[in-house]
Amino acid sequence: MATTTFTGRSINPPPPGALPSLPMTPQTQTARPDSSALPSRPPRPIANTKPSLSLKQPSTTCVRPGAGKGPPKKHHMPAPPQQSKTLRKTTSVGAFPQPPKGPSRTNSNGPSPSSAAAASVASLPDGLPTNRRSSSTSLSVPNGDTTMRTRSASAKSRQSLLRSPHAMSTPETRTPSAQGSQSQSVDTPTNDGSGAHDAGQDSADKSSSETKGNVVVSVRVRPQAGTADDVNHGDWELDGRRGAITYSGKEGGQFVSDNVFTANDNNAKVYDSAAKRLVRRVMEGYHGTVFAYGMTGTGKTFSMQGTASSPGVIPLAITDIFSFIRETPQREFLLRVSYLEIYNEKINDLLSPPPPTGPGMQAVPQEEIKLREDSKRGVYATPLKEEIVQSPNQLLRVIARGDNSRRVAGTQFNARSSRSHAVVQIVVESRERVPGGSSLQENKRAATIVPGGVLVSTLSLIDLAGSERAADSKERRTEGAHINKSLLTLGTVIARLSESKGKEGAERDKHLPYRDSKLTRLLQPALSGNSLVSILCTISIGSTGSAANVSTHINETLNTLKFASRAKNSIVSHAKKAEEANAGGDAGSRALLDRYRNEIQELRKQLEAKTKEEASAKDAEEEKAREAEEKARHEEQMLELQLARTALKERIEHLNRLILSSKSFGVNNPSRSFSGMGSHYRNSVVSTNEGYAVSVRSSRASELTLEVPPHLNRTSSGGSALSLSLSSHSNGLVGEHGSEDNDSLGENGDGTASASAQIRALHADLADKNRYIITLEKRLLQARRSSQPRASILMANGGSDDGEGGVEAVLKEKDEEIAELRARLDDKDRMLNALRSAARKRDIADLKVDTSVERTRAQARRSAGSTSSSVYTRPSAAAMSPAYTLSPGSEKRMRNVEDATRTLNGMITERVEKKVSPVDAK
Ligand SMILES: Nc1ncnc2c1ncn2[C@@H]1O[C@H](COP(=O)(O)OP(=O)(O)OP(=O)(O)O)[C@@H](O)[C@H]1O
Repeated sequence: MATTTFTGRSINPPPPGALPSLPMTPQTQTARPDSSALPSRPPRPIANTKPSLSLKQPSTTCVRPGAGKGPPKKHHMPAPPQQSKTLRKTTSVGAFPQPPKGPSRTNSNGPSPSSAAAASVASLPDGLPTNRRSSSTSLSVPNGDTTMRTRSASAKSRQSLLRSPHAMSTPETRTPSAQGSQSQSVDTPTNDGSGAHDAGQDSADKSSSETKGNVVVSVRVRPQAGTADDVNHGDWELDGRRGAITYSGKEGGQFVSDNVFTANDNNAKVYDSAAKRLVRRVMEGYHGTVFAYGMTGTGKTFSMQGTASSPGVIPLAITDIFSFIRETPQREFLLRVSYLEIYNEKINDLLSPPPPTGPGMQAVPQEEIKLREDSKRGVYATPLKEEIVQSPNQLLRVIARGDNSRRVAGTQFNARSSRSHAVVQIVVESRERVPGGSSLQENKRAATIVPGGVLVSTLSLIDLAGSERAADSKERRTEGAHINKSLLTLGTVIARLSESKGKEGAERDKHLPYRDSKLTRLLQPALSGNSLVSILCTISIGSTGSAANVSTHINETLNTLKFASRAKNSIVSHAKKAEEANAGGDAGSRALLDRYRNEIQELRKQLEAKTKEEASAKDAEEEKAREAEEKARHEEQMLELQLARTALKERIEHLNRLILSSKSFGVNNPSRSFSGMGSHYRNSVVSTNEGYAVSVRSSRASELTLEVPPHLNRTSSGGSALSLSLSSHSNGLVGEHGSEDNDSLGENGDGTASASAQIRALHADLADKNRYIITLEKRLLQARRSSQPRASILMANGGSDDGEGGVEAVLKEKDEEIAELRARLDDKDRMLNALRSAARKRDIADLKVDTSVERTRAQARRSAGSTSSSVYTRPSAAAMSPAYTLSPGSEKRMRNVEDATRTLNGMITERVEKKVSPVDAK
């Protein structure tokens, strides 16, 4: 059999519509329970309007049901044109669940029987289901006076198929419900094993069931206050089991739909039977639209929103959406929601209402929300706020927020009548976590997700405003006019859909007045076949008041039932999985899932780069810290060196003083030798027993002056004094064979230096030595400084960067420095030797002085009266030798000098080695 497909809008999302607010209890009903989870409406004033109930029908003729009532009468609803043989063959029967027959069906809450299945109850209005006459799937149409409907053999076989136990599943179990029994009738089989199609179903079945179950029409009867028995209300008879409503009054007939919910059926039952399957299909990638249609006060909002104790279609769908996500770990989902209303033919964003204006406050003009259409998105409202939601509660809160902004007002029939059509749109994006991945473990391990393959489907949940004929207030009348106009257009579209069955896509849409109202424009994708559709028609079959009111009420109810029948017979759905065509991972993809994935990857890259930057900054910091530590250590060592240098210097000074004092033979008479010296020198000079004072100048070309002790001068005849001057050479040392009588007469011209000259000489000598020491220390420090950084660099580089050449260069340099330092030490040694030699020479000179004094004394004795005393006794050679001539005291002094020199040498050598050794070690 052929099916009519609509190719023009295959990927379009379903249309938006107007959404519900919580229904208010009518004046005679108990108050609607408030719900924390559900939105609450602000109180509305009850308008003093007179009821006007008739729902204008767009059609002008209809076939009056004739079951048991004789031949159907021609009514004013238009009879759809005769269908071509290929048109809508698969629509009606597939869409209407087949009623199970026989005793096995025990649960009245089970799936509603199909009007097509039950030939005996097929009392459809004339002119509505003409298409059903064709082939096995069509509903039979009342035919003339006697034949109400016909059924082909294939319809019988399908009926028997639908009588399976699966089809009998009850909605109360909240498992596959009445719709679940039709699961195989969804047009497009799923290819991912997500449950759309039973494997093993033969291709013939697939073909015949392509569009079955995509359109479900249900009728819900609102309970009447104070009426216990809702089954029999005067001329009305309800058969929930068969899904039949029979009116036996004027213009009566039997109306059969997929589901009939009586007053005993609660919202859960309604959801299970009318919407649950559709919601699950939306999660699998199909567009879905659920809308409630009916006269004012009949329970549209109650059915869509429900109450806290009896949640309606919207909260139950939300719960199901998240259950599905939980049950589908192999896919990842992203949900976003928008909420709009059409009020007086103007679209308002309920999630972004205009800021309140008050006295003195300037109204902020809001950008007008317009309807646009493109090939990818179909018809959509823009600009419209969309919120991403991650939990059922969050989604409910968002919707409750929108409900608070929705227009409601009191009417005679409903204290909280919805004055606008409200449309909740939940966009579901989903994608396989790991394409081809089979196990959950695998999925968990796989961190990367390839772009693309995103399914983007939309669930539209629409609470239409109720029709009303007249109102007292102008505002209500204006609202009513707009509401009625849009509902009239909807009815017209539904009626004409059947007329354009032979046409497809744009050609068909051309003949349909979708653009006559915003509501039909928004519903266009759903009505034209791109969406699964569930229509819940609400009626109230009890009425009170005047006869006119009762009559109007009945007319409205009949019109609603006719609308249900036409909708069921006219809408053909060829909904396909809506894969985002542009979901190739590019930034322009409409699928947020892709865009977010890209963003996540981009951010991950940035994060990695930042982490690297941080690591290198940390390394640099550590390097700095190491350097600072090194510097601190170096400073510490410098301080140590300084201290050591000071100690060394003091020691050297002390030893210098020691040397000077030990060689001063004339210090026995301190008053003579140091009379002119400062206290420092007086104190520091060590006096020997002999009390000689010696002034030594060891600088270049310095002069070493040995001053004859005063007591010698005193003893010498004629007060003559002996002054011995030793000249040193370029090395500043006193040569062993230096001239003894050169320039040695002294400043006083008597062979003795003046005290100030001695002091100057001492100062100069001391300064020379200090300079030498300082130079020596500087060299040591320089050697250390230059060696440390290089050594540390070598160490930091693990000695590998510069290779052995660098180390060798450093070692060579150090060797040179050591050699230089050793040379200097040798200089020092030589200097000390020279000093020692000078000291020896002084001793010799002292000895000579002693000898001449003796001679002088002997001459004096001879001249004093001895006989021919001209005999000169030459002192023996032994007596002239230094060993001989040095007194024991002199020897001791010499040893002291040598000891001091050794100590000094040892200290210097030790310091030098200490300073050199760390460098060597490095
Ligand atoms: N099946 C039901 N069971 C109990 N109460 C119901 C039922 N249907 C409707 N009601 C009550 O009837 C009143 C009107 O219902 P509701 O507001 O849902 O009507 P409506 O069709 O949305 O009206 P309108 O088109 O004016 O907005 C509410 O107080 C609601 O609680």
